[in-house]
Amino acid sequence: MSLNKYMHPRNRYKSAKPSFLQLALKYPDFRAITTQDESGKVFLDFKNADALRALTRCLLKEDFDLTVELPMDRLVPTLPLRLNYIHWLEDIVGTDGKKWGIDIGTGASCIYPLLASKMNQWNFLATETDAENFYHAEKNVANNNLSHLVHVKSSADESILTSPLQSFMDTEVFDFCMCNPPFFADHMEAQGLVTTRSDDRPEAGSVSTASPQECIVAGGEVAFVRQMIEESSVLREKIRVYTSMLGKKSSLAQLKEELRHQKVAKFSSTEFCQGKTMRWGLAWTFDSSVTFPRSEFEGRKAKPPLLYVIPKGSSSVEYKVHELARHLRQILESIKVHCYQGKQAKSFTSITLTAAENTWCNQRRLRRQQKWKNSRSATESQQQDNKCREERKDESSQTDNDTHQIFNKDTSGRLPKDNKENSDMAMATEKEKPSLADESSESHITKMSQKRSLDDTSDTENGNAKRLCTEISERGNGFKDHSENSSSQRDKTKGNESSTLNGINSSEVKHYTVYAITKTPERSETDDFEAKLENGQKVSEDPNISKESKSVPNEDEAHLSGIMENVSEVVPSTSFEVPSQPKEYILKCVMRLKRSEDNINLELEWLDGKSRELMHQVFTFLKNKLAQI
Ligand SMILES: C[S@@+](CC[C@H](N)C(=O)[O-])C[C@H]1O[C@@H](n2cnc3c(N)ncnc32)[C@H](O)[C@@H]1O
Repeated sequence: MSLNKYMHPRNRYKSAKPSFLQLALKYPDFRAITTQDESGKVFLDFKNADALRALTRCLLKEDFDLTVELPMDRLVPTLPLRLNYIHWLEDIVGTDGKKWGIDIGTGASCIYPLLASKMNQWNFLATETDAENFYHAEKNVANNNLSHLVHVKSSADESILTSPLQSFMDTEVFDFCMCNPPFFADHMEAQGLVTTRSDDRPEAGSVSTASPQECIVAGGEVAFVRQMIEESSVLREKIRVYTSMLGKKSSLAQLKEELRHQKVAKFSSTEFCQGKTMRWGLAWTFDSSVTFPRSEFEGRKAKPPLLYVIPKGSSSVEYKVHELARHLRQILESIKVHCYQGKQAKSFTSITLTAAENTWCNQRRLRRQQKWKNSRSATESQQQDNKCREERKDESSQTDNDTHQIFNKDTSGRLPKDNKENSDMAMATEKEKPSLADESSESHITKMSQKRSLDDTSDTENGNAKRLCTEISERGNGFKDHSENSSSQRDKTKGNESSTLNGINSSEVKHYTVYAITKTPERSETDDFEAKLENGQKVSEDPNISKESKSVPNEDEAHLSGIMENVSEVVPSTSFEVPSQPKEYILKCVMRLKRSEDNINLELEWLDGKSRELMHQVFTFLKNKLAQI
C-alpha cells in the first residue's frame, strides 16, 4: 500500500508524481539508466544505486534548481522523505522571518540545508564527521551559491551538538536542530541480518546506498539521539526545538522515556509517510511556548472513545452524572490517578486522568493481601481479648471482694462521693439487698465489669454494626487522639510516603484520612475513656476531644476510602494521597460522563501515554467498580 496519501500536504510529490518520461527526455544521464517498454512507458530500477542517484540529481535540478554532486559510495537522499521532514519543521518553527537551524550529519549531499535554504532562506550550521562527506557537502553548498546561508563544519565524534556550537559565533540561539542519525547498531543490522521489520511487511522497495560510516553507530539511532537529548538538557534554550528523524518505530518509546527522564518541557512525534516507507520524527523543547502540530497519520488512526453504559440500580450512588463522576473520581484518586476537572454541564462532565504509575492492576491481589493481614491482626486481637477477659475476671472477683468490703465497712449506707459507678453498684446493692454471698449480685457486678470491656464478643455478635472512624496511622488501638500528637504523626507519615511517589512534588500532596468501616459494639463515652486507659493511652481531659474521637465520617470521607462495598465486614484500610498532576506519566486520557436519554455513559478517550492498553485496563477497572455499586 502506498503511504503517499499521508505525505505532508505541502509535499510537492504528494499529488504530482515525477514524470519519468519527461525527465528521460530532458536529462540524458537519467535516460541512460531507464528502460522503456513497447508502449513507451519509462521504468526505473529502484534496486540500482546509480538509478537512484540519477533520479535524485534530476529532481533536485528540475524542481529546486539545485546542482548536487552525489559521490558513488555515499548515501543517496530520497526527496519525498526529506521534504516531509522540512515541512514538519516549518509547521513547528514557522516560515516567517530569519531562521537559524543546525543539521547534524549533513552527509555528502548536504540535502537538508540545500533544500531548506533554497525554499525558505533559512540559515544553517551543517555538521559532518566523515571527511569525504564534509568535502562534498562544502562543494555542493558553494556550487549552488548558498555559502552565505549554509556553513558546513567538520565535527568530531565525541560530541554531537556541544562542541560544534562552542566555536560558532554567527548566531547566539538556534530556532531548531535536525538530524538523520546513523540508524544501525552494527553490520549485522545494516545488512538486514537482524531486523525489527515484521514478516508480513513487504521488502524494502529500494536499495540502501549508505556507507558503513554513515549508517552505523554504536548503540544505533537510540544511542545517538539519546546523546542528543543529554546534550540538549545542558544547552536547553540555546536551541528552541530539538528534532531527529528515526528509522524504527521501536526507538520512539525508548527515546520518549529518556525525554521524560530529562524533564523536557514538551515533546512530540510524527510519522513521515512516503511510498512504501515510513519514518518517524521526534521533537522536544525546553521552551513551553512551542506548540507541536498534530500528526496527519495519527489523526487517521484516531479511534472512537471507549464507551460503557453505566448500569442503573445502584443503592449507594445516585444515578446522576455528577454523583457518579464524584464517585469515580474518588476511586481514581485513591489509587493515585490525578484527576483534573474539565468542562461541566448539567448532564455532562469531563475529567482528565493522568497516571504516573500503574496502580489499577492487581487491585484484587492487594485487597486479598490486606484482608489476610486484617484477619491475622483480628486473630491476634482476639487472643489479646481473651487474655484481657481472663484478667478482668480476676479483677471482678477482686472488685467483688472490694464491694464486700464496702458493705462491710460502710454500714451507714452512705455512698462514696463522685463515684457514679460505685454509686450504681451501691444502689443496686441497696435495691436488691443482696446477701454477701448472693450469686446474682456477683453476676450483676461481673456483667457491669464486662460491659466496660472494649471488644465484648456478645455485643459484637448481636449484629449491631456501627462505623468506627479510625485514623489509619492509629489503627492499632482503634482510637485516636486528635490532639497535636495526631497531626505530627500525620506529618511524619506524609514525609515518608511523599518521598516514594514517582515524579510528584511532595509539598503539593494533599492528604486524606481513610476510615475503616467495621462491625463494633455501641459504646458509651465512658467506655471509650476506659478503653484508652486499658490501652495505656493518654486520655485527654477535654470532653470534646474524646467525643471527636468517635465521630462518624460523612459519606464523602467514607467514599474516599473506596471501600464502601462491604460495610459490615472488617475491611482493609489504607492511607492514600491525592497527588498533584505528575509531570512524568504513563497514561493521560479523558473520562467523560454523559447523560443520553435515560442512561449515563462513561467514555474514556486516549490522549497520550505509553500504550492504549493501559487505558483499556483503566476502563475495565472502572467498569468493575461501577458494577459493584
Ligand atoms: C544517515 S546519514 C544522513 C545524511 C544526510 N543528513 C541525509 O539525510 O541524507 C548520517 C550522517 O551523519 C554523520 N555523522 C555520524 N556521526 C556524526 C556526529 N557525531 N556528528 C556529525 N555527523 C555525524 C555520518 O557521517 C553521516 O553522514
